[in-house]
Amino acid sequence: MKYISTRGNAPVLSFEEAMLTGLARDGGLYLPESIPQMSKADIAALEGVSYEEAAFRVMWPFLGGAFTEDEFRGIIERAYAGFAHDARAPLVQLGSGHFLLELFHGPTLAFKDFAMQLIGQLFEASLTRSGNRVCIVGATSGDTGSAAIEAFRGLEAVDVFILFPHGRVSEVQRRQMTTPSEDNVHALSVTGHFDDCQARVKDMFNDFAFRDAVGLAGVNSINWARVLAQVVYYFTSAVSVGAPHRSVSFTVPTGNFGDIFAGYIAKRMGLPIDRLVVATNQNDILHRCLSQGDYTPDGVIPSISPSMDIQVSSNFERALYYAYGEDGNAVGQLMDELKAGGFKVSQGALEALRESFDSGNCSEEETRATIARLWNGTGELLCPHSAVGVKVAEEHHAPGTPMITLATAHPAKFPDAVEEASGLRPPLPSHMADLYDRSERVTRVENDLTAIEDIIKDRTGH
Ligand SMILES: Cc1ncc(COP(=O)(O)O)c(C=O)c1O
Ligand SMILES: N[C@@H](CCOP(=O)(O)O)C(=O)O
Repeated sequence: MKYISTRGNAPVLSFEEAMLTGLARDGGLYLPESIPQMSKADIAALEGVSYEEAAFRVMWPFLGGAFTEDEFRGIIERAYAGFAHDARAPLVQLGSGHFLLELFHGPTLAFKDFAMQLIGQLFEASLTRSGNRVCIVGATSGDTGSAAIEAFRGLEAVDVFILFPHGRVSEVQRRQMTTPSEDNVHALSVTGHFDDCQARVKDMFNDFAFRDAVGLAGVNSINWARVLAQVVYYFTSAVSVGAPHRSVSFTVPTGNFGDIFAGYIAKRMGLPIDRLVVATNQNDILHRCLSQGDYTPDGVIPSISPSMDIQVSSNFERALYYAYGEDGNAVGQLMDELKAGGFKVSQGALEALRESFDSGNCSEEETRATIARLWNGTGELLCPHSAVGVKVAEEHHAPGTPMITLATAHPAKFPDAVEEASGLRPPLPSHMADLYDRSERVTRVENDLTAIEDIIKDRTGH
């Protein structure tokens, strides 16, 4: 199994190389050169197996022999051992044919743990084998950063630097990033918004002298292994509601397009997914693009679902790659246009996207109303991101096809917004009960590439 760049101009890599490389050297994102297929019988056989066994069966064909079967099984076991729910990703029924996939039972209470706990183990196994050291730099709107720090803190061969937008993450998210005491963890609070943080991370990857000197690695969904780990729960949840004998639809609270893109990969592997519904908050560039074909960012507006306050949606590039018939040059041109302000999707590519994706948006008021309605009506307390998903799912739910909405974070990560909407302040689980008493360690930095690179070089001795 080989991995190629969405822009068609970077070295072809193995799974392990792509995982450790992060952004391709032509600025693109790595994808498998072909997508392994699961037959109807393979999918049906997932019924009743453990999450870990399903994870092994779904991901193994993508690894191309990077690890032995026993090594990979051990990696998966360790990755999910710390989850607070035996099912790992339990499914709860919300209404007739509408299900909620709870993805927040990992150690940092967001869906990011599914991938980050796994790649923490993959990195450790790979770096122990090679004796190499890496410097992970990540951008976060709140959840990726806390999950990455949890997965990599204290690891001998790794430094982890996380850039988050100053004042634009919830207090719980910030404290999850600033309170770990391990020396290899560095939280950087950047003036600006998430798109600025992500742009600086990509700038660092495109600064080859810096990249090679510090041994840069990425754990944002730039990293293919992040996306791959998220494919698994599409299979487990779909099988629980009747796949492969019936089609299933998913609604996904969306920002950087990594999670829903994992669903698209599941569909291409053979899972009978009818619709993949992109649910956005008021930062609805993806909804506007899928409805009108125009991708022109017009500024990020802070919302009560801050992890989705994103306008430059990194993984949309991967979807465009397929929509443009796997033409790397066309994708490269679109990304150049985006740097200059925005781009228009061709009619053919828009039709290709619409074969799989629908979209909808949700205002702040609608988000609060959905949290209140679900709490009062079903007893399910949603985080604001999941509420965006539920509201959009209800608008797209076709009778006869089960709809699964992804619940991407625990409500306790956003206590102010949830309390305002529902009247209930969700408590933190016991392993985080003293979060507000722990001391914080954070570096304030301007949105300036040189300033950020200097901090990283200084702290890593380069
Ligand atoms: C809680 C939550 N929901 C939804 C999203 C959006 O996911 P994605 O960026 O994969 O589209 C994020 C951020 O990634 C998140 O942290
Ligand atoms: N919402 C994310 C943004 C980064 O997304 P990623 O999937 O590319 O890491 C966050 O919480 O940081």
